[in-house]
Amino acid sequence: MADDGMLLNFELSADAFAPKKTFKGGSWRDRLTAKKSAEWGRQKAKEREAGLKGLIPRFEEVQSDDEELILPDHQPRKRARIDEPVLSDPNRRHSLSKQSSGKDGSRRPPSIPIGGVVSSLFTYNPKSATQESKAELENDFGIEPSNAPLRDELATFTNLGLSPTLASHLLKKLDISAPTAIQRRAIEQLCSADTDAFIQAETGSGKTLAYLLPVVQRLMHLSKQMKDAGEDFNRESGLFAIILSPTRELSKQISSVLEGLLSCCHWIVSSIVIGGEKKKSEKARLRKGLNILVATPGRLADHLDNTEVLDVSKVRWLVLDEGDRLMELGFENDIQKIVSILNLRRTKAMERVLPGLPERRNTVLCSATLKGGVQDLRSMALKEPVSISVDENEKAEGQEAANESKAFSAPAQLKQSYVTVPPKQRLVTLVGTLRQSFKRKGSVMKCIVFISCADSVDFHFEVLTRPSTAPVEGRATEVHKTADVDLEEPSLSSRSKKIAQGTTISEFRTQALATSCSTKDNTVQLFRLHGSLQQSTRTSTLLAYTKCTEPAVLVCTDVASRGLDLPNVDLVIEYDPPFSKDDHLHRIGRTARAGKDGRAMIFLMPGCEEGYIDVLKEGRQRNLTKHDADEMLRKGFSPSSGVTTDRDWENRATDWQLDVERWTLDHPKHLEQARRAFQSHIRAYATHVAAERAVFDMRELHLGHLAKAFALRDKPGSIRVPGLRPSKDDNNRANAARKASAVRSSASASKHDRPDDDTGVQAVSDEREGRRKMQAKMKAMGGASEFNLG
Ligand SMILES: Nc1ncnc2c1ncn2[C@@H]1O[C@H](COP(=O)(O)OP(=O)(O)OP(=O)(O)O)[C@@H](O)[C@H]1O
Repeated sequence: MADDGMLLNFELSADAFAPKKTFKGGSWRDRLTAKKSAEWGRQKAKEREAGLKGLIPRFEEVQSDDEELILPDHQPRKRARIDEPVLSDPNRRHSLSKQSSGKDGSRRPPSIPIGGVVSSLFTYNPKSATQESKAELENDFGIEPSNAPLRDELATFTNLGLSPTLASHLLKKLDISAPTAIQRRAIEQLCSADTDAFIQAETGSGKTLAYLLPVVQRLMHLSKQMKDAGEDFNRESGLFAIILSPTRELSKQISSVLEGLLSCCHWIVSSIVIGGEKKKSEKARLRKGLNILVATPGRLADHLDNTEVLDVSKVRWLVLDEGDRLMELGFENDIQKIVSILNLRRTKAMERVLPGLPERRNTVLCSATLKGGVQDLRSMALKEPVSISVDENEKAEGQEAANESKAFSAPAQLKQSYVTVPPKQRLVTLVGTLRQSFKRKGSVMKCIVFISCADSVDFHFEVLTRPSTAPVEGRATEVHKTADVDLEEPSLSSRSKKIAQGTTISEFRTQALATSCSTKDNTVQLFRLHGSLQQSTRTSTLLAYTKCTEPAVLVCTDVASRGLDLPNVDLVIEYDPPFSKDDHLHRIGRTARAGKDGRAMIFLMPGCEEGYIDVLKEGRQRNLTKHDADEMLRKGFSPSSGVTTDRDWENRATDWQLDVERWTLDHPKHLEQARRAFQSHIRAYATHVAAERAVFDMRELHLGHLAKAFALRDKPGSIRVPGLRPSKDDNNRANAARKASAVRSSASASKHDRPDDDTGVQAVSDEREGRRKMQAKMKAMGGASEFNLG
């Protein structure tokens, strides 16, 4: 066919018209090799010429199985693509080029790292299937707090049988004027009758005082009777009550409430044995004598075996607080042992009638639910118990039916919401949510963010306290200003400066400025807490968080979900979903306590996780609100000036995310921490209770996208961080105890962060099942085996 002279619009490479080299001589094999080698050389030249200039990592360096890879059809090599929105959007180009400028303003290639894939936050995201239903947003006017003190004029402590001294002490020293519904029931019952009791009530309803007040009241009565009879009541009069709780934190909390009460009757002496200090000093305290003992089960069982001076022959009350947790943590055997020793050592002293005290030992069990082995505990430790709970008569008008009142549910006044967030946007949405929450000074003072495992807590702590100006090794200093967030660096010592600059990670640092969500006008402090920290660190961190007068965020595992009474928590964020519905209720129960307001928000991923919305709607929940990631990002990343182009917040969010990814890549320690957090997170995800596995389905996780929420650009299968974190107490005794506690707790379904046992060893207790599933999934991804949930 004749050439018609038209030049078609084909894009041709520079070497398209270069004469093709022919190879002569040698064998046909030699000629073929030479030809292939020349072809390879041409291909390389084409790649260089394609203007990639370092923007795109070489194939050998790319590790992703994402959909965000382009496979050029003319050759088999994979090549990573920078997502269109980053390069094609002029705003993004501008933003990238700004970031690529050194201090002197000279252009240099954007710091897209060798060895990873940069994907856009805003493409390829799954969409939420849940329709926003305004019907969900019910009018919350008129919702009565369900755990508040009673307003009935007749419901006074003195009317319930407490002495005027104790009642006025409650008012003057503890600012408590009226009992809550559960306190009314419990005081009525336990002050007069001598029976075992099972107390069940919602979070924040004052269960601690519900069992402490009758004990203190009756001991005060005894001491008065003794005084009238010319006898002294003092610490040597005998040990009358033992209170067991599952964790050291809780025991300390109970002990401090008790001491507060006893300050009006200083002759009644309490003490605490929870481990974490030398047994010798605990023994010395026991030797001095005491009337009320707060303890953890393992430590008490130990003392009953080894401390002769501990006389339990007069014990009239045994209180088992947080019964469900006691069972979950595998204290069944210890409790069984304690109960049988108390029975054995019951002597004539017990038979002597002491005025005002029960004639036989009364056991009181407190638990939010009857599930998780609490029934077993009830049958083992209680005899014909009376059930004490809040019944229908005490509920405000319009609340649920009687059968629901028995169910464990969230406080009625608690405002719950959920936000659907695609996996890639999780981290940046968390930051957006925190920024939004702390934007207005004073609107939120205390917030708790629940995360599934210790490694992930540590990673998020580092990310959220990362300095806004990060010197980068081997590069000019990169200045990243997050627009409306103008931070003042606090004065730092040289060591903490080093830590703040991201060159080192301190195992001991548990408080820092939350640079990611602080503003010039509202600085936010960040705290971290998990079971792998030293006991002393945990205690001081909780104290510092409680006493912090600035706005504060606590990122923690479920170690802080049960029983802890952290004052004035306004907002609870469940960044990682809870491992069971009960865990969820305990977590959100850290806010809206004793009739106060509170908000709780849970992050759910679009897809099967949205099935959890039905769980959120269960019980008396009425004011459930839906949010989406865009909304939180817009609120959190829009400049405070309000001068913004339509989707400026997308650029700001992307800038923030890219900056964190670079920071992670630039510091090997942070990279390892991020990878470890990712691995542990996935293993934890595999351990949801069986009933909820359809909602939190491992097979539905998009690991590549999820990696971005850990600032990682790796192919998930290549993420392998060997070994568990270094043990805090790496000696033989600790290892032996760890093994023992792992065996003890193997029956439990959800022990992701065993907060304590009496040896202080944080047990890596959970989930053979999770490990098995995770191993299968990671094998499919390329293999990784070691995690840490603690
Ligand atoms: N009658 C009362 N009036 C006002 N505040 C009270 C009253 N009783 C207890 N509180 C306060 O309520 C808060 C919650 O009490 P407590 O920790 O005993 O609740 P709880 O029912 O044990 O909660 P959880 O189930 O979460 O352990 C505490 O700060 C306590 O001081």
